[in-house]
Amino acid sequence: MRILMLGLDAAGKTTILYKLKLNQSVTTIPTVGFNVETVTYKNDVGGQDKIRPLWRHYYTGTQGLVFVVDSQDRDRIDEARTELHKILNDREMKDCLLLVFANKQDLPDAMTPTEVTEKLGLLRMKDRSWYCHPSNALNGDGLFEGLNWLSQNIKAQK
Ligand SMILES: Nc1nc2c(ncn2[C@@H]2O[C@H](COP(=O)(O)OP(=O)(O)OP(=O)(O)O)[C@@H](O)[C@H]2O)c(=O)[nH]1
Ligand SMILES: [Mg+2]
Repeated sequence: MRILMLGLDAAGKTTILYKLKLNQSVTTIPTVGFNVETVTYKNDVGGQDKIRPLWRHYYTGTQGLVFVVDSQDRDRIDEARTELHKILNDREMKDCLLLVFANKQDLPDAMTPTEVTEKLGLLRMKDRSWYCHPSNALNGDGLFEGLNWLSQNIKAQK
């Protein structure tokens, strides 16, 4: 199964990847392009605006999109919504499932998954299976539950 993980810069993608792979917390630096060290089927793609045009090169064959949101970053949630919808509007992404991690739940005043769901416009997506799950990439809370939803539903689609 092919899963692609995207999200704005500093959302927590690299941290999630390391947590899943090594079960350890790491000090990350912004990912430029993508990390050489990839997990079997997950790519680590950077989220800075200069890199975002490269995202579409990874779309082909994607069955599940993991979109990571910094739940404390209220200033950029609109930007996150715009980028998310841009991705999903691509023809190659027509049938893929969407898992949103409302990440950084440990931070004070983080948006709840319900708030993230509303602000990303997920409720208006009628033709797509989506699921928004809270996460804390630093200690791993929520990561497996979210990915479990994804793998179960990808299997069910076949
Ligand atoms: N408090 C808190 N900090 C987090 C969490 N997840 C990631 N961070 C921190 O957020 C910062 C950015 O995380 P990265 O994993 O580098 O973000 P990224 O999405 O890979 O960013 P780019 O590579 O620039 O696209 C780092 O300082 C992480 O330690 C979380 O759940 N809680
Ligand atoms: Mg990164």
